[in-house]
Amino acid sequence: MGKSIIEKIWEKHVVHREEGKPDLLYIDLHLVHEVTSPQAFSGLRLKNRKVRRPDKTFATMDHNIPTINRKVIEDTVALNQITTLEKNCKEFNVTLAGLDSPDQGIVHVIGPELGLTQPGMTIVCGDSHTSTHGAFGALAFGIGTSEVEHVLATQTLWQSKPKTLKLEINGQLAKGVTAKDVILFILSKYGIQFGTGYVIEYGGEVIKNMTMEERMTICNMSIEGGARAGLVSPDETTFQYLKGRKYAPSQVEFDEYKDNWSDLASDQDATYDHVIQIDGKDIAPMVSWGTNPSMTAKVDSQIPKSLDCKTGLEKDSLERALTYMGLEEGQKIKDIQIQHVFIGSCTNSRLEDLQVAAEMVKGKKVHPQVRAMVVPGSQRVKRLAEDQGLDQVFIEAGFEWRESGCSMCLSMNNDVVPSGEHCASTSNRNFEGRQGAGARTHLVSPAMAAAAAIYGHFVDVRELYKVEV
Ligand SMILES: CC(C)[C@H](C(=O)O)[C@@H](O)C(=O)O
Ligand code: SF4
Repeated sequence: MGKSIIEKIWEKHVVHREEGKPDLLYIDLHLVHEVTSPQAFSGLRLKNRKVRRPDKTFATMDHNIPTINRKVIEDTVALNQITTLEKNCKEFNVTLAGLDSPDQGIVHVIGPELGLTQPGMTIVCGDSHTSTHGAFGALAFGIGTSEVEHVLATQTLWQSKPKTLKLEINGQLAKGVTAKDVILFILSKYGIQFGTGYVIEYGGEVIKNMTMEERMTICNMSIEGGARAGLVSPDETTFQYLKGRKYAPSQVEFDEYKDNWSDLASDQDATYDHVIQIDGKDIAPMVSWGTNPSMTAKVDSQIPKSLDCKTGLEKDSLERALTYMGLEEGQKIKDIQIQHVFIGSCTNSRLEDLQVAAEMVKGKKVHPQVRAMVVPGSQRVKRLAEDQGLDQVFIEAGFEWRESGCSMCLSMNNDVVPSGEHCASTSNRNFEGRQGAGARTHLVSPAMAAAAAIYGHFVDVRELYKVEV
């Protein structure tokens, strides 16, 4: 019987197995950032232990760094976490892409672009959106700080074998419907718990035709569906992306690696614990209107009404979300006014995202009531975008062009949405207070965010593509 990529990677990495206990897995790559690593390093120090494999550990700083002037870090907690990471990396001999490094960026953006992320690997990081790396056919998941310490010390991790879920998206997407809309559509239809206990393998024609950047956007938000991880079997698109990257196998070895990676792809007759099928033509540009990512609707529809709720619980959470968001039931999505636009985060801050957004705003002006910013995912993305003149397109339209980091995705620095104001955001989380106390987040694609910046409210980008762009 055939095997899925999830089972194949798992079996190759088990170093210890005992009946009734989780498996002990070998970890190929451990990514580290400033927020979830300080206690882990302190733990090592206390126990007088070393980092077992510094060569398989890679650190960056992204969560709380400033995006305007990187030399001035006013927040004392942020400054402390940043200097602590620098100190820890030096002491434990871990490579760090720090604030002055051309490789710095959001941890889930730089792993792939540096070629650290490779098919067949087990990848962990003290960060929930580690699932992003699954786009390469890696088993990649977030871990807690005590597990970070365990991996630093042993290069292994205790893990229970997950169930497998195949999520197939067949057919085609309309122009203007993007990877972000696919995952938001899935969350709106199946909720924030459908993936609990599973690793999701995404497949089908739509995924096959996607670029690596688009696949990363989908895998990134597997977590929002409750899944442990999400991945895509590697193919020619994966190999082409990796070729020539800084830490990818050299040209000489590449073909050999490629053969091994190809063998990892799920077998045709692989079986899964659960299968979901979706048709690409059912997906539209999506906008989240509530306080979790499943509270999302098609741009040409309305916010649900309490009358349509199936349970009392559903009705209560609708009412609570609408009170927080300052919206009305039955209100048209296109009538939601916005005051902020954030294009960034590990979901949508890569070069293609910026290209799509720039195409949308070129020659236009940001609406006078809107403050809009673009925060590239990494210094590399920033440089490449600047080489193409995208920074100028954004600046001329009235956007702010920033340094790379997590920024307004979680507002751990000064990039905050004021209370009561609405933000069209390309990030992945919209819970109460995520972008600042009282901030009202709407999760959307880069194209939708860019269009909202111009119009001051949500618009259906499919119509814009037909007539304007
Ligand atoms: C700070 C970190 C622990 C957190 C996470 O794990 O997700 C952050 O990246 C986030 O997106 O909220
Ligand atoms: S960009 Fe946002 S979701 Fe991604 S790692 Fe940073 S804070 Fe977390």
